Amino acid sequence: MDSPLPPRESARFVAENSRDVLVDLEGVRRAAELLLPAASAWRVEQWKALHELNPRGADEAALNWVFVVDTLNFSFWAEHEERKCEVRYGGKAYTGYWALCAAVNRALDQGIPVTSASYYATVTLDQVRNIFRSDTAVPMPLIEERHRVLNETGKILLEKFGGSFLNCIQKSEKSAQKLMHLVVENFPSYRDETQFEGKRISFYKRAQILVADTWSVLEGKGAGCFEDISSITMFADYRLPQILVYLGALKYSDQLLKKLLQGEMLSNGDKQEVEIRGCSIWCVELIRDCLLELLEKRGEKPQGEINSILLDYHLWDYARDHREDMKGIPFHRTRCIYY
Ligand SMILES: Nc1nc2c(c(CN[C@H]3C=C[C@H](O)[C@@H]3O)cn2[C@@H]2O[C@H](COP(=O)(O)O)[C@@H](O)[C@H]2O)c(=O)[nH]1
Repeated sequence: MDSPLPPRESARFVAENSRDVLVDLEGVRRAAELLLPAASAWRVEQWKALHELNPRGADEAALNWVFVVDTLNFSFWAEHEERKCEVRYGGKAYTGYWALCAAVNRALDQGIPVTSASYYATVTLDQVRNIFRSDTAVPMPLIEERHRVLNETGKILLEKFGGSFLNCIQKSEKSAQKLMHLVVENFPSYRDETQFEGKRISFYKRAQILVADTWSVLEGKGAGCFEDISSITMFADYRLPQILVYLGALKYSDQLLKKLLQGEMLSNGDKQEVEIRGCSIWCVELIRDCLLELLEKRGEKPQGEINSILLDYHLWDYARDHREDMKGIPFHRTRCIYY
């Protein structure tokens, strides 16, 4: 089968042919202006300090942590907002993506080598249920799929990369694109691809965030000094579209908005789901371009890279911190292993 359009080109194609989702250029400019004051200070070195659950090191253990977390980095949204999976760790209760990280750290503290491929290649479903157990009555979604993906991914990492994600990184020869393709070609659960208007397209959300988190944990140094890191796009999850609509940079048709407000689910690959994801990626690309333009106009030189990764991370954190303000804006409900 011919290879799909890469994520950035896929996003442009979807945005140009989208019917229920629109990138609003006025909203794009407003979002860029909102982010501008913080943007010039963005630096990849900040990533670890951003969150207490992120690995502190930049060694093989930290890379294996990132690999297993991003292998499971999908579908945390709860059927009912008030009844969520929660993991208590270090005296705090975590939900969503952070519940996953807290569960991994809790297991490691209990001596369970959950980040070692030799362990998760043959981990049982019962063990996975225990590792990712919730401290509420609501379990983490898709626990059976998480078990299947762990076994599949662990076996491949052992067979093809000696059980260490660092070997996979070294094979990429400091190219972000090469690492993304190595991951997608070797690990089936990362193949986030679909069909749109007769074209095969890709978003590769988990493969791209894996490259981004690798770059971040290595602070852009050594094996993580990817010369093409700025070619990685934003990660098409279910939170970023929500914040982009909240900021007015993305607009939904009345019909789609009504559907989402009613909590209707969209299947992975549905036309409207693809339009939401593709337009979100394209929207962030335009916000990034606008940010660079505004900085240029002000004659300001940013301290670090202004790329879609750091823009995504900050928008994602902004969404987490403004959960209450965004209550009226629905996120799209798709249950799948890709995001
Ligand atoms: N676009 C984008 N999507 C991201 C992330 C992250 C966490 N990563 C960074 C965060 C801190 C560290 O700096 C990590 O690097 C998780 N997700 C996605 O969100 C969803 C979970 O949402 P909630 O249910 O609210 O926890 C789910 O699809 C998950 O896959 C990101 O950064 N960008």
